[in-house]
Parts: sequence; C-alpha cells; structure tokens
Amino acid sequence: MSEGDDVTDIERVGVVGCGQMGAGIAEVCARAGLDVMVAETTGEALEIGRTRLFNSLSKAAERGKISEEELTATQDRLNFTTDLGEFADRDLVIEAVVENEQVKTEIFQVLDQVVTRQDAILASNTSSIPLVKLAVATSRPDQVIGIHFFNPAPVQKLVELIPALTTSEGTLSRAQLFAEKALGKHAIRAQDRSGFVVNALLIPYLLSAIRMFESGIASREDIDNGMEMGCAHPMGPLKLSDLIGLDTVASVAYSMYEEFKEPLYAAPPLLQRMVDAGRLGRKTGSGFYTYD
Ligand SMILES: CC(=O)CC(=O)SCCNC(=O)CCNC(=O)[C@H](O)C(C)(C)COP(=O)(O)OP(=O)(O)OC[C@H]1O[C@@H](n2cnc3c(N)ncnc32)[C@H](O)[C@@H]1OP(=O)(O)O
Repeated sequence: MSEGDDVTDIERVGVVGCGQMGAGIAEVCARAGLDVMVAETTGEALEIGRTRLFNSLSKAAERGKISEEELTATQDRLNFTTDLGEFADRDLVIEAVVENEQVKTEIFQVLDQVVTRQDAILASNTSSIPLVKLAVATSRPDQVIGIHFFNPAPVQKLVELIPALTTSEGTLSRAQLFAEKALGKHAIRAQDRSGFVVNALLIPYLLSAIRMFESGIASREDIDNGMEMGCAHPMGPLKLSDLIGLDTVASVAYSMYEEFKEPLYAAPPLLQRMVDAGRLGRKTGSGFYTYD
C-alpha cells in the first residue's frame, strides 16, 4: 500500500430516500463531517424525512453525544432536494428506498444520467436485491456496489459490502475505506446472494418467531422475553420485526425465497396479512405491538 491508500477520497455524499434507513444513513454521514444531499420524491416526504433526521440529531444532542456546536454544524452539512439532478457533483450516492427491484433499477438509471463525476460510486442499501441487476442498469457497472447498513444506522457498527460480479476491485476498496475510515463502521464483505450474511441468518429466525406466534405456541411477550432473557438479545424477534418494518421483513423474505426456493425463507401468512392491513410496525404505530 502506498502512502494515502488508507484515506478516503469521498467528501460529497448523496442519499436517495429519507425513510427510516435513508435518514439514519444521512445522519451517520453528516455526523462524520461529510457534505450530504438527501433526496425524496415529494416535498411532503422530504419534510417528514427532514423532521425525522433533525429530531434524531436533537436527541443525540440532548443525550450529550454531540455538542450544540456539532449539532448546528451537522445540520448545516445536510441539504435536501426533490431533484436528483442536484446529485451531479456527488462522489458517492447511496440509494435507500423501498425494497422494490423496479423502483431501485429506475433510480440507478437516473443516477447514471445525472451524476457527472466519472469516478463516482453508485451504492445501494438493499438488503436482498441482486446488486448485479442494479449495476447493469447503468453504463458503469464496475462502480456499483452494495453498502448495507443496519437499523438504527447511527447505533449499529456494521456495514456489509457487496460487490456485484461487475464491481471493480477499486470500487470495493474505496467503499471499504469510506465505511471504515470516514464513518468508523466495521465492514464485512459478502457475495451478491440474496440476504448476504446478516439477513441470511436473521430473516429465517424472525420468520420462525412469527410462525411460532401464529401457531399459538407462545404469546408475543413470551417469545420476545425468551430471546431477550434467555439469549441476551437486545430485543426479541417480534419487537425487532416491528423495528425493521414488517413490509421490509416480508420483501427481504420474498427476495430470498425467489433466490433459493427454500421453505425457511417463505413468509408466513400472518406476516403477509399484517402487511396488507398496513400494520408495518413502529413506523405505522402498530405491528406485533402498538406504539405512541
Ligand atoms: C433488515 C435489514 O436489512 C437489516 C437490519 O437493519 S436488521 C436490524 C438490526 N438491528 C437490530 O438488531 C437492533 C437490535 N436492538 C438494539 O440494538 C437496541 O434494542 C436498540 C439500539 C434499538 C435500542 O436499544 P435500547 O437499549 O433498548 O434503547 P435505548 O436505551 O433507547 O438506546 C440505546 C442506545 O442506542 C441509541 N439509540 C436508540 N435508537 C436510536 C436511533 N433510532 N437513532 C440513534 N440512536 C439510537 C440511544 O441513544 C442509546 O444510546 P446511549 O446508550 O449511548 O445513550
């Protein structure tokens, strides 16, 4: 390694989507001192996202994790737009929209048109959609990679790096430097197989807990207490499903089932019914539990 090889060259980041994950990723990047541009589809969605992000920053300040000066400086590093055209000068764009292949593909096609920097990295926070499909939707498949964060992004130390078959070694090492040096995360690498490392292990466990609840073997509280108190998990599987979002759990399970056709990845009917009912967990105020 020559001198400077361990310094990230990424200073301007774009985040597409300001939902739960997008807002968390934007917060992590802005707190790391990077210039961040966040995009949403409508002014209303942008306002909701901005409020979510600024509330989270204010909480961090209240808890003494950042000073009042850092709060102001971090807010100043965050810019918001409904126009992806403003991503022209970004060194790295992280797409963090719904787990829907068509929606993500269309965003990658647009990013390919609007991001003018020749060496920009186009990344997806997808949990399960094949990165190669997003890569080949662009004219620069060597610069597309998965950078997968965990919820809540400001808290969880891990990111998964997922190169597609087309991703260059240079893109992978720049993404790793970004994750580790700029953000201070721990990066693990996984092949482009649905679920990568963490969800390949986590999703079957969450689905098993939902099946257990659905079949009446135990109450939701006893299932969650079982794993919290029996195995020292920070939250039980039903609470965790509510945190991730039941629509996301179902979408990831669907992609994994499509890929492997293994029954352990098949979403139980109760999960699908709850998604159909709009009970998506914390973000809608009700899932396995209800929230204020
Ligand atoms: C589906 C996918 O593709 C990938 C995924 O995301 S899988 C999901 C991965 N996430 C998990 O497994 C979450 C497991 N749960 C946890 O880690 C913890 O329960 C939790 C961090 C969510 C909450 O922890 P807790 O101890 O119950 O609550 P709380 O005391 O409020 O928070 C603990 C710390 O996290 C911080 N925190 C909690 N939620 C936060 C948020 N949304 N944003 C920023 N910080 C947050 C708190 O400020 C607190 O920090 P300090 O201890 O430094 O003060």
